[in-house]
Amino acid sequence: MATLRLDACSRWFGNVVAVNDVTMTIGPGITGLLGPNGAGKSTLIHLLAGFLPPSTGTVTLDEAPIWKNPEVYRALGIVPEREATYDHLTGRQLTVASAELHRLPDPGAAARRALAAVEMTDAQDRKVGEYSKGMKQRIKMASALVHDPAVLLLDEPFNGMDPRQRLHLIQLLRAMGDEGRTVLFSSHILEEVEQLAHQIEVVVAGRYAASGDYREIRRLMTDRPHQYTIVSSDNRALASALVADGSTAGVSLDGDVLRVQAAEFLRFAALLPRVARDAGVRLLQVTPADESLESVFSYLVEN
Ligand SMILES: Nc1ncnc2c1ncn2[C@@H]1O[C@H](COP(=O)(O)OP(=O)(O)OP(=O)(O)O)[C@@H](O)[C@H]1O
Repeated sequence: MATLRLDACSRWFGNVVAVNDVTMTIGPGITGLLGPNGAGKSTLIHLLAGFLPPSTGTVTLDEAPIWKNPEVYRALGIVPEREATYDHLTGRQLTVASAELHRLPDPGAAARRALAAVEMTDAQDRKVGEYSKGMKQRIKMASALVHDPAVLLLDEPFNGMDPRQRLHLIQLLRAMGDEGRTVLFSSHILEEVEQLAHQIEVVVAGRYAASGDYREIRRLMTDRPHQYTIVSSDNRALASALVADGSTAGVSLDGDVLRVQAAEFLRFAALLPRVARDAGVRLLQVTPADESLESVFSYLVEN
């Protein structure tokens, strides 16, 4: 089992503190590293990849320090954020070169396996410079997977991808997670993390902010009113009934929808159908407006 761990880890560049006293554990399966731009995600990935030493604290894989530890590097596959630069090589040449760097006994066979895993066999003889963004991402992944690492680290892998490419990458990463690899990917796009990762680690301004299942994190925030968007047969009547009932912290009409702030999540869920029935209003749609990472995120950033 491959478990990554940062322990009281900080990293600064001059007087910029990119990572500030972060402790986190990342085990097998898919984990999303979420944070706004400049939060320190790339620096965290570089620390875990062994590209950088921590200024203080420790970074380990299964308790072995990662920095300057070639034994550990063998277990790591890294998909960096920047685009592949060896545009004049073919996808296969690039993947074979990666296998050779790892001193694998049969670089050709290892490259074939990795190219098949990312479904790039058909395009392997084209030049990397001619690939689409999605293909470049996959060829970087083939290079990262060539030595069959237990850990895969990906820095903003979905950047610049169209929805089809994104879906393909999601499927690939799911397969990697199902195989029992420890997959960590960074993103500032909430949907991606929400779709792919059961486990999230949130960083804000270099600091650890939260971790866990995003819905659990949302539930922990019971002190914050939950918002709903409601469509009903008569929004105006429903708004008056809700205000009269006193079960909400705020009600507003917004075009065709009614926005409601419920003071208490469970109580409101139980009360709404009754209030609507008593007012003779039919509920057509009730959507929690903020049961998403977006709200977790803005909550964490605002506080
Ligand atoms: N090599 C470096 N030298 C100086 N400052 C750096 C260096 N690398 C990162 N930083 C700074 O550290 C902070 C965190 O940067 P980092 O790239 O880790 O964040 P990020 O969350 O990956 O952001 P983004 O999503 O924009 O890439 C930023 O203020 C950045 O300017």
